[in-house]
Amino acid sequence: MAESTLKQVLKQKIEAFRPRIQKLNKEFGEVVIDKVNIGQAIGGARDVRCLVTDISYLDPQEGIRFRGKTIPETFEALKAHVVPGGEMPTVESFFYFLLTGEIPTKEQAQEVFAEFKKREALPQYVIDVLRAMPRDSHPMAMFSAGIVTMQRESVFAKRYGEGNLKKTDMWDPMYEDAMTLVARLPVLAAYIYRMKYKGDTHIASDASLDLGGNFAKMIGQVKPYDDVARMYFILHSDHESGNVSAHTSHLVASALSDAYYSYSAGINGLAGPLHGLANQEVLGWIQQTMKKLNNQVPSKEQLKQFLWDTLNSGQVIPGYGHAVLRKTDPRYTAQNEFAKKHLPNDPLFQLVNMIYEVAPGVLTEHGKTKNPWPNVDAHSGVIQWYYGVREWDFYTVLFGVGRALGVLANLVWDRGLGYAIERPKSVTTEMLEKWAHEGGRKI
Ligand SMILES: CC(=O)SCCNC(=O)CCNC(=O)[C@H](O)C(C)(C)COP(=O)(O)OP(=O)(O)OC[C@H]1O[C@@H](n2cnc3c(N)ncnc32)[C@H](O)[C@@H]1OP(=O)(O)O
Ligand SMILES: O=C([O-])CC(=O)C(=O)O
Repeated sequence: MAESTLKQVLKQKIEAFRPRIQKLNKEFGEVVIDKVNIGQAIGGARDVRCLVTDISYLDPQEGIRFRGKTIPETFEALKAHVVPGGEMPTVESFFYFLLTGEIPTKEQAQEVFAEFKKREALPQYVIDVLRAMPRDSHPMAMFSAGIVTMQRESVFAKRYGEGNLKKTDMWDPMYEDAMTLVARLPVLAAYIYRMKYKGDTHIASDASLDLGGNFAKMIGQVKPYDDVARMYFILHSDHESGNVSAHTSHLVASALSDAYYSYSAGINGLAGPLHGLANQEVLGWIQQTMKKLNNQVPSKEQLKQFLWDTLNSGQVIPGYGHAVLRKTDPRYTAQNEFAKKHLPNDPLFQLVNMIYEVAPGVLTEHGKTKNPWPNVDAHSGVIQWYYGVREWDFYTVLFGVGRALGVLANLVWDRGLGYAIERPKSVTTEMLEKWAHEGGRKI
């Protein structure tokens, strides 16, 4: 197979970057960059600096930067890749940017488009597996199963099994698997959507459409939903390495499991209500709130009461709080700006804005959460609902199509830079008690 420009660029970049990691590891491996306390060992390793990625970085105040660019800067930099008549750049151009850190030319983005088209067909055996699952299976279970079912096609697993794959060459078959997975995920997601919710009628992939536009068409949507899909996939792509879906995928891949095993595992983590599933939970919570008022938008006072009722029953307010962020998530803001333009009078959108006015105060008064501001999940469902994608248990699958871009770009680089198998050390409670008593572990 002739090598694509993306692959050549990536090869040069990985080879040029590798010595930096080798030097750091060899010459500065003992340099201390963090310390770990008992609270962190018990509390989910919060803030422990022990993962490395150059694809995105999350600042607690500012939010995410992709390859050093904020969300508005990313959209601005990819302006030349906006689809005619739309507002959002193609996912193809963004994926090139995530993988290489460079803004692609029109030709380079076109090449990614062509690569995806070559690889996107969903094998019949995947469809057979999906159809054999109980139809009321959660779409995330179907999505995860669909991904792991394709493992038999892994180029990485095949090349590794041949017994002569050098460590420095491992990124190459990982790249092949990543490209195939990214290309197929929208088709897999659309198949699940139409099978579960649209009477099992399906819409064929359109060879002329980019990934976002094609996904919109395959689920039965029209413009401007194609831009919603592009925006959604780009915004959800990456959130540095420590979040559950990215970290799980990285961890599994660190055992040299291939991209299919690794991303299927990541999807299982994304399906948790404290992570990606929160966007489904937000819509559920909003609908429940409206139902109590015979579908009327609540007043601020009523909303405040509903928020307290939720907290007092021991539940979290979905879409609010974050493990790292300490301000409003810029992914929330980006979606809010889109909604202001396209659905300013939508009652649910107005309710989301009202929650934004009320919830931070309630959460602050409640006094537990370190961050009373909204995250990405507080907004995404409302836009989907407005455009008619109302099956909210599907929303996390959309997240999963987007998250693949960041996770798989990371896995290619993980292999390129030869990151080790991940294996932190555990201790016993008795040890913690001893060290607590002694004022720390003697090192
Ligand atoms: C794409 C994403 O994954 S974004 C996150 C999506 N998840 C949600 O929106 C679910 C709601 N939010 C949460 O549950 C949390 O804020 C998380 C899981 C996102 C982060 O968790 P943490 O880093 O542990 O948050 P934090 O340190 O602020 O938690 C301290 C306390 O505040 C509580 N808290 C945090 N956020 C909320 C919230 N939205 N509603 C109520 N209580 C909250 C925690 O449950 C915890 O309580 P505890 O001491 O009784 O266990
Ligand atoms: O960063 C996190 O922990 C959760 C999150 O917002 C994401 O993964 O997008």
